[in-house]
Amino acid sequence: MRRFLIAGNWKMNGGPYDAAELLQGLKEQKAEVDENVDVLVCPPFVSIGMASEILHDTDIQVGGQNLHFEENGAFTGEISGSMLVESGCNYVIIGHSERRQYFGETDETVNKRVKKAIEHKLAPVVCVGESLAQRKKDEHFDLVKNQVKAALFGLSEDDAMDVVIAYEPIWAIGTGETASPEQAQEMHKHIRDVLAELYSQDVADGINILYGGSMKPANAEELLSQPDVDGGLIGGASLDAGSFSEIITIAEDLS
Ligand SMILES: O=C[C@H](O)COP(=O)(O)O
Repeated sequence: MRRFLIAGNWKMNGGPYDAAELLQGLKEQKAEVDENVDVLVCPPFVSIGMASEILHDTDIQVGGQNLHFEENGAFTGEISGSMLVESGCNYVIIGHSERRQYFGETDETVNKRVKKAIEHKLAPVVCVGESLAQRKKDEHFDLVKNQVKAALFGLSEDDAMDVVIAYEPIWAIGTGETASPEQAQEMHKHIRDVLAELYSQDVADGINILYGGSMKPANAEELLSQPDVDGGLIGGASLDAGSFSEIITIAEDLS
């Protein structure tokens, strides 16, 4: 029996009004989800409260798209772990390639945020992945290995069990281009091997490794059928209640 996590990353889309409409649609289609599939939506910060309220009587969980590694203080524009918890989150995305690319996120700050998330019992969804140039230079396996090791640096085996890894080939994000199922499987297996080397095979087997990069209803089945693909981190298709529900149903059928 497989266990999947289907996570929607709304990115900078969906203020409270649009979020309410989208979530009502999702709730109508998928308020109840099979027990072997976890479902998560990560709206922008301003819509998290609304999402928690609308989804409180469903099987759909809520997460943040980032958190700061300090507890509180003079950090204009930042959000803390306790604020996310208070708003109803139990997951948080960390180190998305867009944060690394546009907002100066580094392996070191990713690691600090991961530790802070765990302190707050928020499951960190740690994003890793290579650019097209890095893949063409055949650097992708080493790069992803280093990103995983740096993100989990200093984490105990127990803490590592709460982590989710999302492999996002940057060249497949929002481009409509998708890694082939074979490319996804190859990298997911590599990540699992890195986790086994860092901890143990049991820990590695217990960590969900999600694929992110233009996952949609048309390609979800072949991606989720790969033995080491344990779910999806879905951008564009999570903004449509019908498409996101379809992907959840595909995961339910495969679980
Ligand atoms: O966080 C989600 C990923 O960046 C994938 O986004 P996408 O499904 O729009 O390609």
